[in-house]
Formats: sequence, structure tokens, C-alpha cells
Amino acid sequence: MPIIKTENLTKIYSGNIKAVSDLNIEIEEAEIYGLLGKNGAGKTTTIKMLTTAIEPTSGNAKVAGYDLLKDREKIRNIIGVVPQDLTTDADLKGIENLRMIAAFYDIPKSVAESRINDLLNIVDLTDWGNKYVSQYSGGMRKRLELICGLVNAPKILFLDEPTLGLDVNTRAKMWKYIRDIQKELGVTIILTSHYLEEVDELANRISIIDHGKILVTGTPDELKSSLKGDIITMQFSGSDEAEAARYYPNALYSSISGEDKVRIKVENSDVELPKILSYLTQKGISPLTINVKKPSLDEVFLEYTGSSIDEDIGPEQFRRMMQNVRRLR
Ligand SMILES: Nc1ncnc2c1ncn2[C@@H]1O[C@H](COP(=O)(O)OP(=O)(O)OP(=O)(O)O)[C@@H](O)[C@H]1O
Repeated sequence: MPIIKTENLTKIYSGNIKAVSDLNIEIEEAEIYGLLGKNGAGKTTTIKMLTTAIEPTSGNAKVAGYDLLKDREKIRNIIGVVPQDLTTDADLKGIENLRMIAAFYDIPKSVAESRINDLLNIVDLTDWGNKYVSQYSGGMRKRLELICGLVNAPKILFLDEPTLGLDVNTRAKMWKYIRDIQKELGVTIILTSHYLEEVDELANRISIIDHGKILVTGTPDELKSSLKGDIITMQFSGSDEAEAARYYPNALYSSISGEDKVRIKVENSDVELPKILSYLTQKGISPLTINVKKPSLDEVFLEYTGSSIDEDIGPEQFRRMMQNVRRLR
């Protein structure tokens, strides 16, 4: 039985803004489930509804057997939430932040102390528990934020953009800790992200959300192999040559990147590559480099939403990102 099952969950904000529309998802126990979407797609609103921070306009959900509309208090006790914005107090020690949360949940002191030690250990902060958060690096603070969501030993952990504002290396380290947490504690993890590599690395299953609607759900591999075809990328010595290659007649689609690089999607590269080369030879041109690959999650996102995920980030996302970057410095 799924640990979360939503039934036409919908949120309409004032001003008739339909942020989430008839959401139907099922999340299995102990999986890492990724909700992937652009800025404004409805990810945070979904998390806020499922964590009882806001009420749905219509629809309902079962969360660990509890009714989202009726059992809000019970749900709060069995979930952990790590929101996008930082919540720890930099003027307190790491361990003091964690103890405050334990006190909020009325966890007996002895239970709390041993749990806090275990959590600090999982994210390699044992030696830092007694230091002030203001002394932590950006990545360490994010790790502390991560375990703040686990003090009440939740069944389900919600992570809203867990690596927003972190550099690539620190982000990859966070992925390891998120995986370790899932393995060691057996908790179900629901994360939102607009980083394709992040959901590809972490999630057992992904749903792509766009304009408040789920467009597709599957494992990263299922989604990738649902797209037929291969991507052939070729580099030329000039833009005219690239432009000529772009119009190869059997291309399913093609695009130019940079000035001299062409990406051509074909049904089967084994068959098409020799044909492309003879087509180019007839035109008296030859590529400097050729690369063939299977569709990535990038192509999956493009195919389902009609636009690339990294086209732009909105002003609100930018504000949050810069705020986190500043505070994490
Ligand atoms: N409190 C609110 N009042 C009105 N509209 C809102 C409110 N919160 C979000 N929205 C709008 O609802 C839509 C979905 O926003 P939401 O924050 O859920 O998207 P998101 O995918 O999580 O993006 P982000 O990563 O920026 O949080 C957007 O159009 C947003 O502008």
C-alpha cells in the first residue's frame, strides 16, 4: 500500500491562481520520490499541502494512513519537513538547535540525546554539534538543516529543493547524505528539485510537474527509455557547416548550440550515422567531432513540458537562492 496517495489534490490561491490541479500521485514506502519541475510549477505548494502547512482547495490525500483533511495533527507528528529557507539559528550551537526541536515534540531527554547523536553522526557533524552554527560552512549548515527534519523520527521526510544555492561539489556531497539517511533510517523521502542531475541521482521514481499538473511518472530509466531515438552531437569548424548539417532530412529534430555545434535527434544512430556522414560528404563538409548518446533526463523534460528546465529561474527563486547563498557564506 502506498504511504502517500493523493486524490485530485488542488490548490487555487486568491486571484484564481491554480498552483496545483487535480494531483494524483502514489508514493511507496521507503522510496526516494522526486518532484521535478521549473520554478512556479507547483512543487512547493504540493509539499505545503501534504505537510499540512496550507489547506487544499479541493481533493484529499492519505498520508501514512491518515486523512489529510481530518488528521492534520497526527500527520504533523509522523513527518519531517526541511523547507527551502534556512530554519536553524546561527547564534545557537548545532546541538542546541536540535534540542529545541526535540523539546517542541516533547521527546524525553534521554531518547532525544541519543537520537541527536546518531543524526549528527550520519551527516558527519559529530565534532561540530557543540559549535555555533555561525561557524559552519554552507554545506555543513545544510546538513544540520537536513537532520532537523529527522529529530521526531518521522516516517516521511519532505525536502524542498535540498541543495538550492549550493555549489556543484557540495551538492553532490548532500546527495550522499540524503541516500545514507534513507538507507540507515528507512524513511520515505519526497524531494522537490529543479536540478535534473539531482533527481536523476537520487530518486527511485520521478514525476515531472508543470503548471500544477503531473505530466509523467516513472523511474529515471523508464522515462529516458520511453523516448525513442538517439542524440547525435557534431561540432564543425564554422556556423555555415553547422547550419547545413542541421537540415539533415531524416532528423526527428535538430538544434544548434554555440555557433558550430549541432544536435540531431534520430530514430537509430547505428543506421543514421553513416547516412549523415555521406550526406555531409556530398555537401563537401566534415565534422570535427561526433558524439552519440541516449536521451538524458534533459530530453525527457523537454519532450514532456515543451521547454528546457534550465532556461531561466524566476525572480522569487532568484531571491531565495541569493538569500541562501548569502546566509551560507
Ligand atoms: N501564497 C501564494 N499566493 C498566490 N500565489 C502563489 C502563492 N504561492 C505560490 N503561488 C503561485 O503558485 C504557483 C506555484 O508556485 P509554487 O511555489 O508551488 O511553485 P514551485 O514549483 O515550488 O516553484 P519554486 O521552486 O519557486 O517554489 C506559482 O504561479 C506561484 O506564483
